[in-house]
Amino acid sequence: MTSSNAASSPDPTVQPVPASVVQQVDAADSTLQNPQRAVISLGSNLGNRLETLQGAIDALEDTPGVRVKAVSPVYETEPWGVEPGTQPSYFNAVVIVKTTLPPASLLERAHAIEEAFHRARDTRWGPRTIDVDIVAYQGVVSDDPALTLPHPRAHERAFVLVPWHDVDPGAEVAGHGPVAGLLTAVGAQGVIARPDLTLVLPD
Ligand SMILES: Nc1ncnc2c1ncn2[C@@H]1O[C@H](COP(=O)(O)OP(=O)(O)OP(=O)(O)O)[C@@H](O)[C@H]1O
Ligand SMILES: Nc1nc2c(c(=O)[nH]1)N=C(CO)CN2
Repeated sequence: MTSSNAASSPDPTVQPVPASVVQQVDAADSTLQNPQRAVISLGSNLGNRLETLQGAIDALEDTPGVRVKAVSPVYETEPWGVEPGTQPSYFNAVVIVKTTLPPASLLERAHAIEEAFHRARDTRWGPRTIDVDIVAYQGVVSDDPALTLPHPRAHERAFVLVPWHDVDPGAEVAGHGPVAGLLTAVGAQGVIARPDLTLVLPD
């Protein structure tokens, strides 16, 4: 797209397109042609945790403009950020997607999936049927509170780093360094592999 100038146009109904709009449209066009790689963390500690994680993966795959490329093993994890013994354990996993959706639309879809699984939002870090967090979106760095990228606490959460490292051992958290090194620093206590349980990459 190029900006047009009403003064030089023979048609007086043609309005000039502001440069900022041209930039946004160009950025959207380029994303449409180049799917971006995003890392999504899934967690569940209420209800049928495995079924819900698989349901969220299937819902991501059913999203126009999203393709699930990799699904990590399942881990049973101690609830992070709350008093020990106050919540059921979580099942956690990480998926890699390729997407033509911009970050804000991917977050909207994440929230829609949480709603579809009746996730309650009453308490910070409260128990939930499903949590869908955007851990990283390509190399985007943003401090927008509505969508902070990379996720502001991913680098200190073993329940994110362990499955992320499984699906992408060379991954880096922008501003924090390689996932492998972060994992060494944080440790994997409270993150137990569940090889008896598997999540399926949709066809
Ligand atoms: N990278 C991100 N992924 C998901 N939500 C984000 C992100 N950055 C900011 N948010 C915002 O955080 C808000 C709260 O998200 P949510 O309820 O999932 O938090 P939480 O899972 O309880 O805690 P945490 O953010 O520590 O994982 C969301 O409404 C969303 O706008
Ligand atoms: N083990 C574990 N703990 C958590 C999790 C989670 O997914 N797994 N999610 C939280 C809020 O996002 C808070 N604490």
